[in-house]
Amino acid sequence: MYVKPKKHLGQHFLDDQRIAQKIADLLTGHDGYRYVLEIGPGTGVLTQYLLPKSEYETYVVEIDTESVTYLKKYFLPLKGRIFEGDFLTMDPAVFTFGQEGSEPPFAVIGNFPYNISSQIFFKILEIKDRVPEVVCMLQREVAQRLAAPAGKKDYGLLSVFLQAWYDITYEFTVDPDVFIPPPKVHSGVIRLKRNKVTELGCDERKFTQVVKAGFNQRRKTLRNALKPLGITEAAAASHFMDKRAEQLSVAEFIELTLLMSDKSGKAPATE
Ligand SMILES: C[S@@+](CC[C@H](N)C(=O)[O-])C[C@H]1O[C@@H](n2cnc3c(N)ncnc32)[C@H](O)[C@@H]1O
Repeated sequence: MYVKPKKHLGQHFLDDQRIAQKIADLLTGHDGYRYVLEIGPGTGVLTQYLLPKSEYETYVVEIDTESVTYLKKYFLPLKGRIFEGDFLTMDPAVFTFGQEGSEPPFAVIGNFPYNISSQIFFKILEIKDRVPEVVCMLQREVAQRLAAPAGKKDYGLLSVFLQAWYDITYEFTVDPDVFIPPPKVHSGVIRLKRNKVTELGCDERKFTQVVKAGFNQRRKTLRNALKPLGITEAAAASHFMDKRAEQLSVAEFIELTLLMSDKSGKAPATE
């Protein structure tokens, strides 16, 4: 049986066993989880290295019916462990892993469909307290962006949102010619480990607004980019106003959010 790669599902099948094993081995497997969810297993090149691990039980979520048929035929240990459908629209409450009535933590792994990798991360952020670790391959530029520190030109909106909750490391680059069919771009593998932060220390909705507005007009100073939100006097008097969003670390965005939430309208005392 052969699964025909479908472009609209971002199907580029990895055809290098050594790289597949290297990606699978990046999961530490001992970080407070017993379950691993692979997003987009396709024909199971990563799955084959996950299933034998004793540290965790592997489940998969796959949208492509043809791949699901293939997995059911050739990966018998996956019986009862395949979520068929679109990860993006699935209610995370279905990920009970046989523990009905509970929502256990789980790690995420996958060679993500590149066209929806950002959406996958926004979805993971919704359940970040259940996901202590993520290992994934995605377009190299996106992988680099997510791991980029403040001040780098590829540091962006999703870098801030993810780095608020995860420590991110760029692991290695993968050439296009190890895929069938080869994608037009290089790929990058990253690992995310949940940090110890349980609360940002500022209003999270406001934080989201401030970061979004800042990066919406990333070439402008924050004084201009944040105008649509209404800049408080406290924020206006701060040193952040002459900076651009890409220059602010997560901690500085939190500080700025607190200033932008200041209802007193007074500028902070200066020395
Ligand atoms: C880049 S391929 C990787 C396949 C395989 N893991 C490999 O490395 O060869 C992406 C996989 O994600 C699946 N996929 C695409 N969109 C999806 C979605 N919304 N939910 C779940 N799986 C999806 C595709 O069908 C495909 O199998």
